[in-house]
Amino acid sequence: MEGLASLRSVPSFTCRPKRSISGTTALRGNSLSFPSSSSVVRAQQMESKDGPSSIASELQKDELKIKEWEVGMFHNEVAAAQGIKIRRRPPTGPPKHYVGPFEFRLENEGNTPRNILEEIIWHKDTEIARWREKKPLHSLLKDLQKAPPVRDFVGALRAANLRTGLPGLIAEVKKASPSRGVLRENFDPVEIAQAYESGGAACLSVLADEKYFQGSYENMVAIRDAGVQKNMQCPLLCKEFIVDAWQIYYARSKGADAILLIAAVLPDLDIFYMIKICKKLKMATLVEVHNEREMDRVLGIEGVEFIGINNRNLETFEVDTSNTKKLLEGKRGEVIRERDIIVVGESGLFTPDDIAYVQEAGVKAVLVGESIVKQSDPKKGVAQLFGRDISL
Ligand SMILES: O=C(O)c1ccccc1NCC(=O)[C@H](O)[C@H](O)COP(=O)(O)O
Repeated sequence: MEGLASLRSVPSFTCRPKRSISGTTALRGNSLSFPSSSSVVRAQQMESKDGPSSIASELQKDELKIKEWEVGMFHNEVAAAQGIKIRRRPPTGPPKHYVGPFEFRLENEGNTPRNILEEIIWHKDTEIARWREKKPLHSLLKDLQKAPPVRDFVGALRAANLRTGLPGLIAEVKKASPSRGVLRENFDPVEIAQAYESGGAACLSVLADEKYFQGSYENMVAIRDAGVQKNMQCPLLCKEFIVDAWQIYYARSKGADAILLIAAVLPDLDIFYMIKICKKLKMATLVEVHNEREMDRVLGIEGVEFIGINNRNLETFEVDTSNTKKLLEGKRGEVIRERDIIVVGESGLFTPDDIAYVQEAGVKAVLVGESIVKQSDPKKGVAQLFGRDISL
Protein backbone atom coordinates (compact mmCIF):
# COMPACT_ATOMS: atom_id res chain seq x y z
CA MET A 1 0.00 0.00 0.00
CA GLU A 2 1.69 3.15 -1.25
CA GLY A 3 0.40 5.40 1.57
CA LEU A 4 2.07 3.56 4.42
CA ALA A 5 5.43 3.09 2.71
CA SER A 6 5.77 6.79 1.96
CA LEU A 7 4.71 7.95 5.42
CA ARG A 8 7.06 10.53 6.88
CA SER A 9 8.36 9.26 10.17
CA VAL A 10 6.29 11.54 12.37
CA PRO A 11 8.47 12.71 15.25
CA SER A 12 7.25 11.44 18.60
CA PHE A 13 7.84 13.76 21.54
CA THR A 14 6.51 14.19 25.01
CA CYS A 15 5.73 17.81 25.63
CA ARG A 16 5.19 18.50 29.32
CA PRO A 17 2.64 21.31 29.05
CA LYS A 18 3.61 24.19 31.27
CA ARG A 19 -0.09 24.71 31.92
CA SER A 20 -3.01 22.42 32.13
CA ILE A 21 -5.57 22.61 29.42
CA SER A 22 -9.02 21.65 30.61
CA GLY A 23 -10.88 24.81 29.84
CA THR A 24 -8.96 27.07 32.17
CA THR A 25 -5.63 27.71 30.47
CA ALA A 26 -3.92 27.23 27.19
CA LEU A 27 -1.22 24.70 26.52
CA ARG A 28 2.21 26.26 26.60
CA GLY A 29 5.55 24.80 25.68
CA ASN A 30 6.44 23.38 22.31
CA SER A 31 2.92 22.49 21.27
CA LEU A 32 4.10 21.74 17.75
CA SER A 33 1.27 21.34 15.35
CA PHE A 34 2.15 18.78 12.69
CA PRO A 35 -0.10 16.41 10.83
CA SER A 36 0.03 13.07 12.54
CA SER A 37 0.45 9.86 10.62
CA SER A 38 -3.28 9.30 10.25
CA SER A 39 -3.96 12.73 8.79
CA VAL A 40 -0.98 12.32 6.41
CA VAL A 41 -2.44 8.98 5.25
CA ARG A 42 -5.86 10.57 4.95
CA ALA A 43 -4.49 13.43 2.83
CA GLN A 44 -2.87 10.89 0.48
CA GLN A 45 -6.17 9.00 0.23
CA MET A 46 -7.99 12.25 -0.60
CA GLU A 47 -5.37 13.09 -3.28
CA SER A 48 -6.43 10.14 -5.38
CA LYS A 49 -10.09 11.18 -5.26
CA ASP A 50 -10.44 14.97 -4.97
CA GLY A 51 -8.65 18.18 -5.81
CA PRO A 52 -6.30 20.12 -3.43
CA SER A 53 -9.15 22.24 -1.94
CA SER A 54 -10.98 19.33 -0.30
CA ILE A 55 -7.67 17.92 0.93
CA ALA A 56 -7.07 21.12 2.88
CA SER A 57 -10.54 21.10 4.51
CA GLU A 58 -10.34 17.37 5.20
CA LEU A 59 -6.88 17.76 6.67
CA GLN A 60 -8.13 20.76 8.67
CA LYS A 61 -10.88 18.66 10.27
CA ASP A 62 -8.52 15.79 10.99
CA GLU A 63 -5.92 18.19 12.32
CA LEU A 64 -8.42 19.61 14.81
CA LYS A 65 -9.49 16.15 15.94
CA ILE A 66 -5.91 14.93 16.26
CA LYS A 67 -4.88 18.16 17.99
CA GLU A 68 -7.73 17.72 20.48
CA TRP A 69 -6.64 14.14 21.02
CA GLU A 70 -2.96 15.12 21.44
CA VAL A 71 -3.85 17.87 23.89
CA GLY A 72 -6.05 15.38 25.72
CA MET A 73 -3.10 12.98 25.83
CA PHE A 74 -0.93 15.69 27.44
CA HIS A 75 -3.67 16.33 29.99
CA ASN A 76 -3.72 12.63 30.84
CA GLU A 77 0.07 12.58 31.19
CA VAL A 78 0.02 15.56 33.57
CA ALA A 79 -2.83 13.98 35.55
CA ALA A 80 -1.16 10.57 35.76
CA ALA A 81 2.03 12.21 37.03
CA GLN A 82 -0.09 13.51 39.95
CA GLY A 83 -1.59 10.10 40.68
CA ILE A 84 -4.92 10.89 39.04
CA LYS A 85 -6.35 7.63 37.67
CA ILE A 86 -9.38 9.16 35.98
CA ARG A 87 -8.54 9.44 32.29
CA ARG A 88 -10.08 12.17 30.16
CA ARG A 89 -11.46 11.71 26.69
CA PRO A 90 -12.07 14.48 24.12
CA PRO A 91 -15.83 14.95 23.63
CA THR A 92 -15.48 13.42 20.19
CA GLY A 93 -14.13 10.23 21.75
CA PRO A 94 -10.86 8.40 20.99
CA PRO A 95 -9.34 9.05 17.58
CA LYS A 96 -10.01 6.87 14.60
CA HIS A 97 -7.06 5.07 13.09
CA TYR A 98 -6.56 4.90 9.36
CA VAL A 99 -4.76 2.20 7.42
CA GLY A 100 -5.13 2.68 3.69
CA PRO A 101 -8.84 3.03 2.92
CA PHE A 102 -9.87 1.72 6.33
CA GLU A 103 -10.71 3.74 9.42
CA PHE A 104 -11.29 2.03 12.78
CA ARG A 105 -11.07 2.35 16.54
CA LEU A 106 -9.08 -0.17 18.60
CA GLU A 107 -11.32 -2.00 21.04
CA ASN A 108 -8.62 -2.35 23.67
CA GLU A 109 -7.57 1.28 23.50
CA GLY A 110 -9.22 2.00 26.82
CA ASN A 111 -12.41 3.23 25.18
CA THR A 112 -14.55 2.02 28.05
CA PRO A 113 -14.60 3.68 31.49
CA ARG A 114 -12.92 1.75 34.30
CA ASN A 115 -15.39 2.87 37.00
CA ILE A 116 -18.47 5.01 37.56
CA LEU A 117 -16.51 8.19 38.30
CA GLU A 118 -14.63 7.92 35.01
CA GLU A 119 -17.93 7.22 33.24
CA ILE A 120 -19.49 10.31 34.83
CA ILE A 121 -16.49 12.47 33.80
CA TRP A 122 -16.51 11.21 30.19
CA HIS A 123 -20.21 11.94 30.04
CA LYS A 124 -19.61 15.39 31.58
CA ASP A 125 -16.86 16.27 29.08
CA THR A 126 -19.26 15.54 26.23
CA GLU A 127 -22.25 17.19 27.88
CA ILE A 128 -20.37 20.42 28.71
CA ALA A 129 -18.86 20.60 25.21
CA ARG A 130 -22.46 20.64 23.89
CA TRP A 131 -23.61 23.22 26.46
CA ARG A 132 -20.67 25.50 25.66
CA GLU A 133 -21.59 25.38 21.99
CA LYS A 134 -25.12 26.52 22.82
CA LYS A 135 -24.14 29.09 25.45
CA PRO A 136 -20.67 30.54 24.68
CA LEU A 137 -18.80 32.17 27.54
CA HIS A 138 -19.36 35.73 26.28
CA SER A 139 -23.12 35.19 26.48
CA LEU A 140 -22.80 33.53 29.89
CA LEU A 141 -20.87 36.53 31.22
CA LYS A 142 -23.86 38.72 30.30
CA ASP A 143 -26.17 36.38 32.28
CA LEU A 144 -23.94 36.83 35.32
CA GLN A 145 -25.04 40.45 35.55
CA LYS A 146 -28.60 39.21 36.31
CA ALA A 147 -27.48 36.53 38.80
CA PRO A 148 -28.61 36.84 42.45
CA PRO A 149 -25.93 38.20 44.81
CA VAL A 150 -23.38 35.69 46.13
CA ARG A 151 -23.81 34.54 49.73
CA ASP A 152 -20.97 33.67 52.11
CA PHE A 153 -20.94 29.87 52.10
CA VAL A 154 -17.94 29.35 54.40
CA GLY A 155 -19.09 32.18 56.69
CA ALA A 156 -22.46 30.45 57.17
CA LEU A 157 -20.70 27.22 58.19
CA ARG A 158 -18.41 28.98 60.65
CA ALA A 159 -21.35 30.88 62.20
CA ALA A 160 -23.36 27.65 62.61
CA ASN A 161 -20.38 25.88 64.18
CA LEU A 162 -19.91 28.76 66.64
CA ARG A 163 -23.66 28.90 67.41
CA THR A 164 -24.23 25.18 68.10
CA GLY A 165 -20.75 23.90 68.98
CA LEU A 166 -21.43 21.19 66.35
CA PRO A 167 -20.16 20.97 62.77
CA GLY A 168 -22.09 23.24 60.39
CA LEU A 169 -24.45 21.18 58.20
CA ILE A 170 -24.37 21.21 54.41
CA ALA A 171 -27.63 19.35 53.73
CA GLU A 172 -27.74 17.68 50.33
CA VAL A 173 -30.78 17.84 48.05
CA LYS A 174 -30.22 14.54 46.24
CA LYS A 175 -32.89 12.32 44.66
CA ALA A 176 -30.68 9.43 43.61
CA SER A 177 -27.06 8.31 43.30
CA PRO A 178 -25.10 5.61 41.47
CA SER A 179 -24.26 3.84 44.74
CA ARG A 180 -27.69 3.92 46.39
CA GLY A 181 -30.19 4.25 43.55
CA VAL A 182 -33.35 6.31 44.17
CA LEU A 183 -33.27 7.67 47.73
CA ARG A 184 -36.60 9.52 47.69
CA GLU A 185 -39.42 8.92 45.26
CA ASN A 186 -41.61 11.94 46.07
CA PHE A 187 -38.87 14.49 45.53
CA ASP A 188 -39.78 18.16 45.80
CA PRO A 189 -36.43 20.01 45.97
CA VAL A 190 -37.90 23.23 47.37
CA GLU A 191 -39.88 21.40 50.07
CA ILE A 192 -36.77 19.43 51.08
CA ALA A 193 -34.60 22.54 51.10
CA GLN A 194 -37.11 24.36 53.30
CA ALA A 195 -37.25 21.43 55.73
CA TYR A 196 -33.45 21.33 55.88
CA GLU A 197 -33.22 25.04 56.53
CA SER A 198 -35.86 25.03 59.25
CA GLY A 199 -34.06 22.06 60.78
CA GLY A 200 -30.93 24.16 61.18
CA ALA A 201 -28.85 23.46 58.05
CA ALA A 202 -26.25 26.20 57.51
CA CYS A 203 -25.91 25.54 53.74
CA LEU A 204 -27.44 23.36 51.03
CA SER A 205 -25.80 21.13 48.42
CA VAL A 206 -27.96 20.73 45.31
CA LEU A 207 -27.20 17.96 42.80
CA ALA A 208 -27.12 19.39 39.29
CA ASP A 209 -26.23 16.21 37.38
CA GLU A 210 -29.29 14.76 35.66
CA LYS A 211 -28.05 11.44 34.25
CA TYR A 212 -26.54 9.82 37.36
CA PHE A 213 -28.26 11.69 40.23
CA GLN A 214 -31.59 12.82 38.74
CA GLY A 215 -30.64 16.36 39.70
CA SER A 216 -30.87 19.60 37.73
CA TYR A 217 -29.87 23.23 37.63
CA GLU A 218 -33.59 24.00 37.57
CA ASN A 219 -33.80 22.56 41.11
CA MET A 220 -31.10 24.96 42.25
CA VAL A 221 -32.82 27.93 40.59
CA ALA A 222 -36.16 26.92 42.16
CA ILE A 223 -34.60 26.71 45.62
CA ARG A 224 -32.86 30.04 45.14
CA ASP A 225 -36.05 31.69 43.90
CA ALA A 226 -38.05 30.17 46.79
CA GLY A 227 -35.53 31.77 49.08
CA VAL A 228 -36.82 35.15 47.97
CA GLN A 229 -40.47 34.47 48.87
CA LYS A 230 -39.81 32.30 51.90
CA ASN A 231 -36.79 34.19 53.20
CA MET A 232 -34.51 31.16 52.94
CA GLN A 233 -30.95 32.17 53.61
CA CYS A 234 -28.91 29.02 53.11
CA PRO A 235 -26.05 29.51 50.63
CA LEU A 236 -26.05 26.93 47.84
CA LEU A 237 -23.30 24.52 46.74
CA CYS A 238 -23.79 23.50 43.12
CA LYS A 239 -23.01 19.77 43.43
CA GLU A 240 -21.70 19.14 39.95
CA PHE A 241 -18.71 17.39 38.39
CA ILE A 242 -16.61 20.32 37.28
CA VAL A 243 -14.40 19.52 34.29
CA ASP A 244 -14.28 22.93 32.62
CA ALA A 245 -14.12 26.52 33.91
CA TRP A 246 -17.22 27.32 31.85
CA GLN A 247 -19.24 25.38 34.44
CA ILE A 248 -18.20 27.75 37.23
CA TYR A 249 -19.68 30.73 35.39
CA TYR A 250 -22.76 28.69 34.53
CA ALA A 251 -23.29 27.65 38.18
CA ARG A 252 -22.98 31.28 39.29
CA SER A 253 -25.44 32.40 36.63
CA LYS A 254 -27.91 29.90 38.18
CA GLY A 255 -27.41 31.31 41.71
CA ALA A 256 -24.71 29.04 43.14
CA ASP A 257 -22.57 30.41 45.99
CA ALA A 258 -20.04 27.56 45.97
CA ILE A 259 -18.77 24.83 43.64
CA LEU A 260 -16.99 21.52 44.18
CA LEU A 261 -13.63 20.59 42.64
CA ILE A 262 -12.66 16.90 42.86
CA ALA A 263 -8.92 16.26 43.24
CA ALA A 264 -9.39 12.72 41.86
CA VAL A 265 -10.44 14.33 38.56
CA LEU A 266 -8.61 17.67 38.18
CA PRO A 267 -4.84 18.27 38.03
CA ASP A 268 -3.35 20.79 40.45
CA LEU A 269 -3.10 23.61 37.91
CA ASP A 270 -6.76 23.28 36.94
CA ILE A 271 -7.71 23.49 40.63
CA PHE A 272 -5.39 26.51 41.08
CA TYR A 273 -6.93 28.43 38.18
CA MET A 274 -10.50 27.43 38.99
CA ILE A 275 -10.06 28.70 42.55
CA LYS A 276 -8.89 32.02 41.08
CA ILE A 277 -12.03 32.20 38.94
CA CYS A 278 -14.21 31.42 41.98
CA LYS A 279 -12.50 34.14 43.99
CA LYS A 280 -13.17 36.64 41.18
CA LEU A 281 -16.84 35.61 41.32
CA LYS A 282 -16.77 35.73 45.16
CA MET A 283 -17.75 32.06 45.29
CA ALA A 284 -16.42 29.45 47.73
CA THR A 285 -14.49 26.47 46.34
CA LEU A 286 -14.84 23.14 48.14
CA VAL A 287 -11.86 21.02 47.07
CA GLU A 288 -12.64 17.36 47.67
CA VAL A 289 -10.04 14.71 48.54
CA HIS A 290 -10.29 11.03 49.39
CA ASN A 291 -6.74 9.89 50.23
CA GLU A 292 -3.39 11.11 51.58
CA ARG A 293 -1.89 11.75 48.17
CA GLU A 294 -4.82 13.96 47.15
CA MET A 295 -4.71 15.77 50.51
CA ASP A 296 -0.98 16.45 50.13
CA ARG A 297 -1.48 17.70 46.56
CA VAL A 298 -4.31 20.01 47.61
CA LEU A 299 -2.42 21.40 50.61
CA GLY A 300 0.29 22.36 48.11
CA ILE A 301 -2.08 24.41 45.94
CA GLU A 302 -2.08 28.16 46.61
CA GLY A 303 -5.50 29.58 47.52
CA VAL A 304 -7.11 26.43 48.99
CA GLU A 305 -9.19 27.46 52.04
CA PHE A 306 -11.99 24.90 52.10
CA ILE A 307 -11.42 21.12 51.90
CA GLY A 308 -13.91 18.23 51.81
CA ILE A 309 -12.83 14.75 52.87
CA ASN A 310 -15.05 12.21 51.14
CA ASN A 311 -15.46 9.02 53.15
CA ARG A 312 -16.87 7.42 50.00
CA ASN A 313 -14.45 5.99 47.49
CA LEU A 314 -16.03 7.35 44.32
CA GLU A 315 -14.62 4.47 42.27
CA THR A 316 -15.63 1.54 44.50
CA PHE A 317 -18.45 3.23 46.56
CA GLU A 318 -16.85 1.84 49.74
CA VAL A 319 -17.66 4.20 52.66
CA ASP A 320 -15.34 4.46 55.68
CA THR A 321 -15.63 7.38 58.12
CA SER A 322 -12.18 6.58 59.54
CA ASN A 323 -10.89 8.12 56.31
CA THR A 324 -11.63 11.55 57.77
CA LYS A 325 -9.64 10.76 60.91
CA LYS A 326 -6.74 9.36 58.91
CA LEU A 327 -6.43 12.45 56.70
CA LEU A 328 -6.54 14.90 59.62
CA GLU A 329 -3.92 13.20 61.75
CA GLY A 330 -0.30 14.34 62.28
CA LYS A 331 1.35 16.98 60.13
CA ARG A 332 -1.61 17.31 57.77
CA GLY A 333 -3.92 18.22 60.66
CA GLU A 334 -1.36 20.70 61.99
CA VAL A 335 -1.02 22.47 58.64
CA ILE A 336 -4.82 22.65 58.28
CA ARG A 337 -5.24 24.13 61.75
CA GLU A 338 -2.37 26.62 61.25
CA ARG A 339 -3.93 27.84 58.00
CA ASP A 340 -7.45 27.84 59.53
CA ILE A 341 -8.67 25.76 56.58
CA ILE A 342 -12.25 24.68 57.19
CA VAL A 343 -12.70 20.93 56.61
CA VAL A 344 -15.97 19.19 55.71
CA GLY A 345 -16.59 15.54 56.49
CA GLU A 346 -18.60 14.06 53.61
CA SER A 347 -20.65 10.88 53.10
CA GLY A 348 -21.82 8.00 55.23
CA LEU A 349 -22.92 10.10 58.23
CA PHE A 350 -26.10 8.70 59.85
CA THR A 351 -25.97 9.10 63.65
CA PRO A 352 -24.91 11.53 66.38
CA ASP A 353 -21.96 9.19 67.03
CA ASP A 354 -20.87 9.58 63.38
CA ILE A 355 -21.04 13.35 63.78
CA ALA A 356 -19.12 13.24 67.07
CA TYR A 357 -16.48 10.98 65.49
CA VAL A 358 -15.69 13.27 62.56
CA GLN A 359 -15.91 16.35 64.78
CA GLU A 360 -13.37 14.76 67.12
CA ALA A 361 -11.20 14.16 64.05
CA GLY A 362 -11.23 17.91 63.36
CA VAL A 363 -14.00 18.78 60.88
CA LYS A 364 -15.95 22.03 61.32
CA ALA A 365 -18.69 21.06 58.86
CA VAL A 366 -20.38 17.96 57.48
CA LEU A 367 -22.01 17.25 54.10
CA VAL A 368 -24.91 14.82 54.47
CA GLY A 369 -27.35 13.49 51.90
CA GLU A 370 -28.78 9.99 52.22
CA SER A 371 -29.49 9.87 55.98
CA ILE A 372 -31.68 13.00 55.91
CA VAL A 373 -33.11 13.17 52.38
CA LYS A 374 -34.80 9.77 52.78
CA GLN A 375 -36.59 10.79 56.01
CA SER A 376 -40.32 11.46 55.57
CA ASP A 377 -39.69 14.70 57.48
CA PRO A 378 -36.14 15.89 56.61
CA LYS A 379 -36.39 18.55 59.35
CA LYS A 380 -36.76 15.80 61.96
CA GLY A 381 -34.03 13.88 60.12
CA VAL A 382 -31.61 16.72 60.84
CA ALA A 383 -32.43 16.66 64.58
CA GLN A 384 -32.02 12.84 64.64
CA LEU A 385 -28.66 13.11 62.87
CA PHE A 386 -27.28 15.51 65.50
CA GLY A 387 -29.16 14.07 68.48
CA ARG A 388 -30.82 17.42 69.14
CA ASP A 389 -32.57 20.38 67.53
CA ILE A 390 -29.78 22.47 65.96
CA SER A 391 -32.14 25.11 64.62
CA LEU A 392 -32.22 27.01 67.89
O1 LIG B 1 -22.98 8.78 46.08
C1 LIG B 1 -22.58 8.22 45.04
O2 LIG B 1 -23.01 7.13 44.63
C2 LIG B 1 -21.53 8.89 44.19
C3 LIG B 1 -20.99 8.19 43.10
C4 LIG B 1 -20.03 8.83 42.32
C5 LIG B 1 -19.62 10.12 42.59
C6 LIG B 1 -20.18 10.83 43.67
C7 LIG B 1 -21.12 10.20 44.47
N1 LIG B 1 -21.71 10.85 45.54
C8 LIG B 1 -21.46 12.21 45.86
C9 LIG B 1 -21.23 12.27 47.30
O3 LIG B 1 -20.14 12.15 47.70
C10 LIG B 1 -22.43 12.31 48.19
O4 LIG B 1 -23.55 12.75 47.47
C11 LIG B 1 -22.30 13.25 49.38
O5 LIG B 1 -21.02 13.20 49.94
C12 LIG B 1 -23.33 12.85 50.46
O6 LIG B 1 -23.10 11.51 50.81
P1 LIG B 1 -24.25 10.70 51.63
O7 LIG B 1 -24.54 11.50 52.90
O8 LIG B 1 -23.63 9.35 51.94
O9 LIG B 1 -25.44 10.62 50.75
